[in-house]
Amino acid sequence: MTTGAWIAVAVVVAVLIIALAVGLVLQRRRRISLSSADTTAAVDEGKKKDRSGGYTAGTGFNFSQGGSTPTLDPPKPSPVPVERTDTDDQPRVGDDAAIPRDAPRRGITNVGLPDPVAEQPVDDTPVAEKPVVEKTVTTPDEVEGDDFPSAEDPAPVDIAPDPIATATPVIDDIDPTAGRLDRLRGRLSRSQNAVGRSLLGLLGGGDLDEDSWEEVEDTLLVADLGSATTNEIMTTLREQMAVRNVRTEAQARALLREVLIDQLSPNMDRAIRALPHGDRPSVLLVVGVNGTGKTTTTGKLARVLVADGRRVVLAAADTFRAAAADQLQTWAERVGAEVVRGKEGADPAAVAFDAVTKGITDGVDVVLVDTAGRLHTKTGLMDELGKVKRVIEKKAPVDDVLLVLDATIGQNGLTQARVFAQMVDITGVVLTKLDGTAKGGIVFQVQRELGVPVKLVGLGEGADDLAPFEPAAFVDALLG
Ligand SMILES: Nc1nc2c(ncn2[C@@H]2O[C@H](COP(=O)(O)OP(=O)(O)OP(=O)(O)O)[C@@H](O)[C@H]2O)c(=O)[nH]1
Repeated sequence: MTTGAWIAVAVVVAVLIIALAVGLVLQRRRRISLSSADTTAAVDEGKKKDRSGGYTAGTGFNFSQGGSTPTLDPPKPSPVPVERTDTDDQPRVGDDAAIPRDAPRRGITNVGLPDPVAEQPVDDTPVAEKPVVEKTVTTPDEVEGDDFPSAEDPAPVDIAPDPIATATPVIDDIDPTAGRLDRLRGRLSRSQNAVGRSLLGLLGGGDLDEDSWEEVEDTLLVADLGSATTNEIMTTLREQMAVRNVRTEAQARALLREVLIDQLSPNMDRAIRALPHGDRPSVLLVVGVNGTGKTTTTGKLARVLVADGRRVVLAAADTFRAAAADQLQTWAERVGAEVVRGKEGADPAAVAFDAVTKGITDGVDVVLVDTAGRLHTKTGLMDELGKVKRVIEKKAPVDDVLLVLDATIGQNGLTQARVFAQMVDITGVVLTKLDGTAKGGIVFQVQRELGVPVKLVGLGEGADDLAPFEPAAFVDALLG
């Protein structure tokens, strides 16, 4: 070889070495290495604070008076359309839920009753046959159009004697809300913790390369956070890890916690607008597809309110199934609330109207209206709900419209939420069955899409398995 050829070879080799070195430097820069430098500190912190991963809301239920302007964070824009991943074989609004509602149901048999007092005769009368709470409600014809009684008209309801005053009720002991929240510890963690642990494992597991970031993204998507929320979380995490020079597992954990809490808009007003007004009760409408847990949530909420010293009337405006009204009546009897119900197939708007009328006449604090999730005609449901709300408002404004969503159906809950939000102004969301799914990420999507806060979460079938939603506590439970 000539000298020139040797020089050419030397130059090529030199260039290759330089390129390799630059490549290595760039790769190292993109990779974030985490150390366990402050593990001891994290452990010390863990000793001070319970890290069992349980959902422990720091406060009890927060009630407010309706009518005030809620201080909501502005809904976050949704730059990327929310992706539907389960469009097949899922129930839609008006359809049956996953478990057909007419299938034999367990109801609320898990709610223990106190032993009957020996000297009192046990009342074996089936709930539906008890005369004391059966109401004669306004006929459906009266509700239609302008014939519906206005606020000035005499109340159309045949007010039965107050069952609480005339009968010896068998009322469950209602535990204080603080104790209840303690008992819910760990419920959420059983289903959700895997997601949080997996995220922390990825973020705190040493070198964070592109593959790790992809896994973080996949984990968020699988947990049903949706593509828009996931994208934002990913961008913020990557940026902030670099900006804050995150180098330890504890720092990564703290950043992840902060980003997740921020995505849950912690400043939204989550108070249940159940405080009475001077001359009338507060009115809450509970809506949602059948099987999501509306009746159960109404009963659980009634328990909390009664425990808070409130007088409560429940309106069984789910007249599609007689069993639904029976279920609500059972709840009412156990918690010490009153119930207004109509005959099967009665006009739900009439039942709701009569309940609010009774609530005003009797001077109660709260009227909770449980609505149907299904009607005889599928297309009629939304119209019917709108009508229920309009008719109630001939007597009193509706303070809170709580949309009950079943967390286990994931993305489809979002579709339901959109449809309901178009028909009635949803002011809060109750996410039920969070004890049975790892897909709690739907919390993020619902708030983002509707701009409406998740106010309550259902964490079991028991009477006390309802908790106020608190972003920080939720994220702590998620991260374990
Ligand atoms: N695991 C669990 N089950 C729940 C929760 N909330 C409700 N359920 C159960 O879900 C089922 C349906 O609840 P319901 O309250 O009857 O639902 P609904 O929306 O009123 O149904 P319809 O009356 O048909 O419209 C019942 O078996 C409840 O016990 C929850 O938070 N966790």
